Amino acid sequence: MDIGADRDESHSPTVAQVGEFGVIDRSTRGRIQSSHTILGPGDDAAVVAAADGRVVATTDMLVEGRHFRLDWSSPIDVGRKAVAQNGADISAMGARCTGFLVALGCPASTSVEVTDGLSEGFWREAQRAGASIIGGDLVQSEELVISITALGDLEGRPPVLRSGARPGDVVAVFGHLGWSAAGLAVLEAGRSGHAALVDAHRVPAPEYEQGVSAALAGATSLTDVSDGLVADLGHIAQASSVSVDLNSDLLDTGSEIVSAATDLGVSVLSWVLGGGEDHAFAATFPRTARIPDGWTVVGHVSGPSGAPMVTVDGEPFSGPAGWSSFDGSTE
Ligand SMILES: Nc1ncnc2c1ncn2[C@@H]1O[C@H](COP(=O)(O)OP(=O)(O)O)[C@@H](O)[C@H]1O
Ligand SMILES: Cc1ncc(C[n+]2csc(CCOP(=O)(O)OP(=O)(O)O)c2C)c(N)n1
Ligand SMILES: [Mg+2]
Ligand SMILES: [Mg+2]
Ligand SMILES: [Mg+2]
Repeated sequence: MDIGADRDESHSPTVAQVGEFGVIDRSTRGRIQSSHTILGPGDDAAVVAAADGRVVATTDMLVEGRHFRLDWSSPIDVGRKAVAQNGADISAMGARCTGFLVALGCPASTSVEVTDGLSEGFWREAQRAGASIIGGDLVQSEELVISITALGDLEGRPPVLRSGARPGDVVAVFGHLGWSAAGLAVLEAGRSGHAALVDAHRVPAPEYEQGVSAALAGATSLTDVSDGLVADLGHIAQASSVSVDLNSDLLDTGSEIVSAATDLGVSVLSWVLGGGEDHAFAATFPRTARIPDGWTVVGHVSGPSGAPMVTVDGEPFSGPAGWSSFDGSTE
């Protein structure tokens, strides 16, 4: 689909002018469904193969101003992020994505350039995850809101839960940590440069395959990092009734994030430990497991001496643990 056709927004029609079915047609015409889809968009519901007999399902939404800004991210970026955030949750169960449903609310005055860009982003990321957009909904609303439902297949494996971590396990992570928070800080400060971090903020790039790799390697618990490493490991600690201790020397910060931290006068560890939206993966593995390639061991699991908690170098983490939806900022 040529989303460049109506590039000049002033010449693009609005969603109201094209109409509900016009917008839906623009987002579905010419798209090729993945092999998981038995029946794609167009009827009252889609039909997806569930070879496993069980379906993994999750949903997450993005709200303009709260989760993204269109002066900071393109519609394609936002579409990709919306799908990535959901696909990462499917991977974090040890499953493979089989389909995505996209529900969109937008003002009548929204340019179809925006809805076309979003659709392109939805599709690009769904294909990266090995699946496609199988259906959705489109309604008028006061602000741009995107709600995505992702489906997945466990391919015969047990789901990898948050509740399976055991004392003696090691904690390992895959993917950049803190990059998205650093990129957001760069945008908020109105700075230029730090392109890799800003890109990571605009479009998280979960390696969907890693959820399956962790499951096959015997991960005892697994999550994606959406709120922040300490916050998300906190969910594992709670669910598993264990404590998790991170070794800050083992957390790979990387030169990009160190230079942004110096530039903005921020502590690198506050981003690495408390930054959300990376959609990296964190897992626990038995000490004897062969940790999959590309994963880094960053800590270990112990029995809780008091309440389950996450510590850093043996101490309770003093910084913000991560994002929380109703306090306006971080936990
Ligand atoms: N409104 C809701 N009704 C039922 N379950 C919900 C609701 N909101 C969140 N949950 C469930 O709470 C759990 C935690 O949600 P969340 O923190 O959003 O997870 P994630 O960070 O993986 O997206 C998930 O299992 C989710 O399905
Ligand atoms: C404009 C803007 N402000 C702030 C943020 C920061 N931010 C928004 S949501 C979020 C964390 C994750 O969001 P949530 O809705 O909790 O997703 P989930 O954990 O359900 O995947 C962060 C760090 C942002 N992405 N964009
Ligand atoms: Mg969620
Ligand atoms: Mg998650
Ligand atoms: Mg959250």
